[in-house]
Amino acid sequence: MEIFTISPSWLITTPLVFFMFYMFLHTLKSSKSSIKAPNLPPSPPKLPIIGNLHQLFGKTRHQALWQLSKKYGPVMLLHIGSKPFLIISSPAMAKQVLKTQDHIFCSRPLSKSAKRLTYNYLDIAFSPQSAHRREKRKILVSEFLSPKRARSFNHVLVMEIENVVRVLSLHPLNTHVNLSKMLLAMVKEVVCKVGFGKNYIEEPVKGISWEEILDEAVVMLDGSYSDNFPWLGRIFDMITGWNRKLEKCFGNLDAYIQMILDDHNNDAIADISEDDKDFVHRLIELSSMADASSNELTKEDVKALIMNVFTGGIDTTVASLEWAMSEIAKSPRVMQKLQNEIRKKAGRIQRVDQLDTTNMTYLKLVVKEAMRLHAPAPLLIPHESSSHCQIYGYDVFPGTTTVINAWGIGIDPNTWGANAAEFYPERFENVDVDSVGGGGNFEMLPFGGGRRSCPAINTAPATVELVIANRLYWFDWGLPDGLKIEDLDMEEEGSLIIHKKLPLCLVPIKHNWED
Ligand code: HEM
Repeated sequence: MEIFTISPSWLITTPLVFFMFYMFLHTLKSSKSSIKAPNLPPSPPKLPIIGNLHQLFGKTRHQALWQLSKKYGPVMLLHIGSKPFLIISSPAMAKQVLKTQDHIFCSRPLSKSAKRLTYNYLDIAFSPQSAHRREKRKILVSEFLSPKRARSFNHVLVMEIENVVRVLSLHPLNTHVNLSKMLLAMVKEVVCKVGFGKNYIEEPVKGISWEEILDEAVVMLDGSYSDNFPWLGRIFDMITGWNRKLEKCFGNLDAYIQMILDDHNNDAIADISEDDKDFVHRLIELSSMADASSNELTKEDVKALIMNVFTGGIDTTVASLEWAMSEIAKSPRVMQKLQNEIRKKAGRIQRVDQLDTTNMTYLKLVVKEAMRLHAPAPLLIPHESSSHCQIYGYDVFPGTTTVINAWGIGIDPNTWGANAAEFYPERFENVDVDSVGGGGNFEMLPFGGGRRSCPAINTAPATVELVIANRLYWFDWGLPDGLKIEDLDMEEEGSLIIHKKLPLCLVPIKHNWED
């Protein structure tokens, strides 16, 4: 048998097979090139396993991200472990995320701590977007941030300011006070009294103070290793005791909130007049209105809403006040001009409740300017994309954690000019200040923007203004002995909310009207 003879049929079929194989490869290649590779945003080089994590060490996160954005642009893609993070660092790009495509970016990323501390995503701030969440946001606005509640808020605030003015008036001459501590105590007192009827701060639960519980909860809400590193992170969380810490933190927070609820459940709510009902009374009332609809408020919903008032309302307001007073103390020119306005417009008054800040325009500029330079939540609360979209021509895929660098946007010389880093309230002089940073404007975003913007956006600035006006009406403020203005420390500390690292200590000098 002639094995190696070539038959005529082979002569025909072999080139045919080669031709078909060539055509197959060609089709494969051209169909591959027709599936366009995604156009991803620029990314700094990353390391195996940790991704870009190492580039965030050393500075606060908002500062590190701002530095990176100078090199990689206003839309940047980072990876922390396996998780993609879209970093937004310009007003135009923030507008894309918070307005133009807000419907895509209005969710929040899931995290182990948010799940636990919000009673399985039942709160407003840290839970993904849902119809039920939106209903609860409406309840917070109508029951805690309404004009009616604002009046009672104002009433309690004025009483607390009066207390502080009395304490400061008796303060030994030429000695400083820890203003940061005083502001924190005052804001807590007011929020507790308005929200929960009395100050629960002094009542430790399981031997732990409310302050410790809250501080721990805010740190925990920042996330855990396993949020970004599914396998290694889980082991790390176990070894470092993070899981146990979270359970303990939740147990303490829940016990605290339960104590508030128990107190209120003992009240005969039906017998309390509408004006005397606090926020928790109203939540209990709403939850008892048995409703077959899905918008029914469960006991867990009520607890999660109380948790939001604690975590959302106190630290942010204190940080705003602390930074504003620090900037004023650092600028004698601004302090003098502001005091002139407040004292001239208020005239001689005897009581704190007589101080009306409505027409104090420079005061508004000062508060705005302080919030521009010191957005209390410098990276807002992370958003998350729910579907594929494009930002600035770059592809963004669903499930991308989206971080808006509100701090960087607020200090950017491209927007604010060469003196962007300077505390200069006059920059807002010919601007409609109410619209700046008001959610529709993206050049400063202390309250975020879009559907997930802060619901206290219209009420919180008035609180800050009233407290500052009173501090400056009744007192002149000096620096502690030996401290020069340039030595006043402005270092930042914190995670979600940024405070002054060192407390603000100033010397109160009661204003003498006879001068
Ligand atoms: C000066 C004071 C305040 C500042 C600077 C501030 C700032 C912010 C910021 C930056 C956000 C995130 C926005 C975003 O992710 O786009 C936020 C959300 C929120 N804030 Fe405030 N806040 C303040 C006061 C308050 C107060 C008094 C409350 C009342 C309880 C409050 C409740 C909330 C809630 C519930 C959210 C979540 C909104 C949502 O996800 O739909 N905040 N706030």
